[in-house]
Amino acid sequence: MTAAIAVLGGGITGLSAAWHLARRLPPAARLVLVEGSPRLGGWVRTDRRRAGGAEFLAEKGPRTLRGGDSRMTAAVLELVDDLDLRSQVLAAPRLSPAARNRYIYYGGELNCMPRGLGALVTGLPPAVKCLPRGVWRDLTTPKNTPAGASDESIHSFVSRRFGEQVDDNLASAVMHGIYAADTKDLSARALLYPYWLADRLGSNGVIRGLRRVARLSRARHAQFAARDAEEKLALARRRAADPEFWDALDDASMFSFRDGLQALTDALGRRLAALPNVEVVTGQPAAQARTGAGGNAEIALAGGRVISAQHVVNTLPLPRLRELFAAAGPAPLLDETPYASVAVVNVAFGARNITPVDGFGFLVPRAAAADTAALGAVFDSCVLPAQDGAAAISRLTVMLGGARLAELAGGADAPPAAALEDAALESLRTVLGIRATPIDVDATVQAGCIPSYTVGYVERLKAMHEWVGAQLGGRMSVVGAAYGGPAVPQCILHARDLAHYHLDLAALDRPQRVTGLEEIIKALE
Ligand SMILES: C=Cc1c2[nH]c(c1C)Cc1[nH]c(c(CCC(=O)O)c1C)Cc1[nH]c(c(C)c1CCC(=O)O)Cc1[nH]c(c(C)c1C=C)C2
Repeated sequence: MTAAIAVLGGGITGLSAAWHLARRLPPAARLVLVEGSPRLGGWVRTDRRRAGGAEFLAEKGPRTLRGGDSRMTAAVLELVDDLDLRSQVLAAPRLSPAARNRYIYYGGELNCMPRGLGALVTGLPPAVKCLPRGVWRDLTTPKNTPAGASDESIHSFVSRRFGEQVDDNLASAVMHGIYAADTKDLSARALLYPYWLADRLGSNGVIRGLRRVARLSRARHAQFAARDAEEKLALARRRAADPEFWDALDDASMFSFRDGLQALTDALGRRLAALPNVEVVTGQPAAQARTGAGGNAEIALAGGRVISAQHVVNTLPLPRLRELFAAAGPAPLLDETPYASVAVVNVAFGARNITPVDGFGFLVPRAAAADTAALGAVFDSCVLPAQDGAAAISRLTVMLGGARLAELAGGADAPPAAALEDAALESLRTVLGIRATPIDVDATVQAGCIPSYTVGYVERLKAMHEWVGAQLGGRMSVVGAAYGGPAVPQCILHARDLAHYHLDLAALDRPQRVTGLEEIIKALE
């Protein structure tokens, strides 16, 4: 029997797309979700570990979700509410040390990022001293936008307008913490779009140009007024049902769950499997996608089963998507997007407050890359202490990546666990002065976990829109970390938007010709 929708990929994007689609499909319409591995959840993974008489969590991928009043956060909270997970949410309030204190390791010390202009009076830490100079430079340097180039690296953009030190000390650190990649490779147009545009539009630098960008963005946003109003009303209804929860979340800088972020993907998997119109297939990778008899899409699984569907929502990472369409023509985004690998080393100590400072963690900028192997570390116990329950422990996660990961691997596919653990402990010694012996150290290499939005990304995304539109007779959409942002809330929002606004679920008998990339591209043009 032909399914209405086949969702490919059982990570956070596929699960949330399936959830929103299944609940909006006409009653008799079936949805099949296909995950190649035996486990749902993708990069979201929370392990439970025992050591030193304590039991504790070890997050192996993303661990917190951003609070605030954005559409992204609203989409996540809507899901939390749908799944009855409200009572499991743990939040870090805006005034908590984790929300207020973020550090950059520079000049052999931890530099706390300033929280406002007051820092100009109290004194800026060494890493940040370049920032006021950078602002002055932008305000006084005549327009120097490269003629004819439709993109440039973040390193080139930041250095050109604010000075190289701002990139070496600050921008490179922030991008390490999000993309685990070098600003010399990453696209300014894709990742710093308002600033990139301000530089193009303004005649006198980025800062002056930002006012014009804000005006443009307000005008652009006006077209979504009806959608915004509808969403605000829906949120107000949810708030009325449990005001205490929503009020508490208003004050959250970030949040997760008592049992870690995997509580979200576990709940999605459970609830989807219980829906009468949904079939969840695990452990059977999709091997080929083609157009079948009657024009519907066909997905051939590695085990031999063929799934026929009126529409395919493809959430697979780009290299997997290419395997599925091995014979299809070139698509630069598919063929040229590198993926960053991150070694996640979870370390637990048998005492509370092991770090010399309270905060979210530290990031290592390019300027300090020679001093330690890590890209950064998160002070997990400080971010969400309630996740530790009564256990008198400190959990930290050290992240290693980029060239240093390759060096540690010494030519092998991945470095040995012992080398990663040693490098992580070295980093904790060097940066935080922690010499205590941990009760537990556990290293995991997340190979190819974050797509790199490299220079030229937007042009490749546009070409991808054409390519996707040409596959399966217009019966495929794509959504996920490679398009429009890799953050968990971005993936959830884009999956929800596809189900909610872009696909016409009552008319799946005809090709939808919706690639899922339309709104993302418009926002970058
Ligand atoms: C496995 C390591 C990851 C690194 N980056 C990401 C992962 C999964 C993805 C990522 N991290 C952040 C964002 C932005 C989130 C947002 O804006 O909503 C994304 C897409 C920010 C972030 N960075 C770190 C943490 C704990 C967070 C919060 C979100 C999350 O839990 O992932 C720390 C950190 N992440 C990485 C490194 C090297 C690092 C260093 C301390 C790589």
